[in-house]
Amino acid sequence: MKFLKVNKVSKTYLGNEKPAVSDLAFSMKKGEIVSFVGASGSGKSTLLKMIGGLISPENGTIHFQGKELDKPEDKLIPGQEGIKMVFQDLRLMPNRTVEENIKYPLLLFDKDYQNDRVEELLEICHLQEFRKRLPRELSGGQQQRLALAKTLAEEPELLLMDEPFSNLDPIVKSKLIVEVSEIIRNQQLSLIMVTHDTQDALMLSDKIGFMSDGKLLQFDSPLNIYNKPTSVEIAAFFGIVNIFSEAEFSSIFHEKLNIEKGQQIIVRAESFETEFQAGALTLDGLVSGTFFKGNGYLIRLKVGNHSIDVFAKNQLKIEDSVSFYVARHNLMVI
Ligand SMILES: Nc1ncnc2c1ncn2[C@@H]1O[C@H](COP(=O)(O)OP(=O)(O)OP(=O)(O)O)[C@@H](O)[C@H]1O
Repeated sequence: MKFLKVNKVSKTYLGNEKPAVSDLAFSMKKGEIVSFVGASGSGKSTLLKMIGGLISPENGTIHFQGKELDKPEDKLIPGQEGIKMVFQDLRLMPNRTVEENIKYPLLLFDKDYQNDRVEELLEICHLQEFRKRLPRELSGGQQQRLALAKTLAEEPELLLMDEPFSNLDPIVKSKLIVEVSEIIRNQQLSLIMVTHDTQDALMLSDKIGFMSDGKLLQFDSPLNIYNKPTSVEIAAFFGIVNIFSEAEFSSIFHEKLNIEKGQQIIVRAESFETEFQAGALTLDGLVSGTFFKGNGYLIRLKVGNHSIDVFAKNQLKIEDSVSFYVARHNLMVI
C-alpha cells in the first residue's frame, strides 16, 4: 500500500477554459520529502489543495494510506485527517502567545498531555525562549517556526507547505530550510511542499515534481531532475543552460554527435572546466562579458556568431581568448 497515491487527477476552476491540473499522477512513500516546482500558474497550489482535501478533483482519485480522501463538500470543516497544511499566510492567532498558539489545537486533550506536547514542540521548533511573546513580536523565521509547531501539534502524518519560506531573507531562509528538513526527518513525518526556489527543492527533497501548464512533466530524484531532465524547459529551470542544435554543436565543438532528428544538446554553464581532462571536448572563444556571482563568475563567450555561458572560478578579461572543456557525460541530449 502506498502512503499517498494520486491517480490521474484533474481540476478546472469554474469559468476557466484550461485545467489548472490535468491528468496528474504520482505516489510517495512514508517519510519522504517531495517538492513541486514550476512556473507561476502551473497548478502547484491547486494540486496541494486537492491533496489537503480542501478542493476536490473532477476526475481521478487520491488515496492516503489506502483510503480515498473525503470530499470537502461532505465535511463540515474541509480537510483530511492525518494531512495538515502550513499556509503561506501562517494563520497564527495574533493575540495569543507562542505557547497559547501551539496549545490551541490540543485543547481537547488532557492537561498533562497538552503541557508535555507544548514543551516538546517548543523544543523541536527552537521556540522556548519566545514562549511568552505574541506572534508580532517574533521575526519572520520565528513566525514560520511557530506556524510549523502549531501544525505539528495536530500530529499530522503528512505535512503540506505552500511556499513556506517565500517571505524570508536569504540567510534566515537557508537556515530555516535545513532546520525544517531536520524536524521532518527526526519526527519521521512526510512533507509535500510547493516552492519557486529550485535550490530549496534540490537540497531538501527525495523527489521533485516539475509542473508545466497543469501537467506533471517529470517526477524524479533531485539528481535525475538536474542531470537527466526530460525537457529543455526543465533543464533551464534548474540553472543556466546552453542549447545547441546538432549542426551548431559540431561547428562549435568540432565533434559530430549521433543524435536523433529534432533532438538538441544542452550543456549547463557549470559543466565547463578550465582544466582539460582526457576525452573532454574543447570550447575556444573570446570573453565578451563577465558577471560576478559570489562563488565565481558567469562568463559569456563569443564563438563565431554564438554566445555561450560558462561558469569560472576566476575573473577573465574582456576580449581574452580562452579555452574551456566539457566532459562528454555532461552533455544532455533532449
Ligand atoms: N480560485 C481560482 N479560481 C479560478 N482560477 C484559479 C483559482 N486558483 C487558481 N486558478 C488558476 O489556476 C491555474 C493554476 O493556479 P495555481 O495557483 O494552482 O498555480 P501555481 O503553480 O501554484 O502558481 P503560483 O506559483 O503563482 O502560486 C492558474 O491559471 C490560476 O490562474
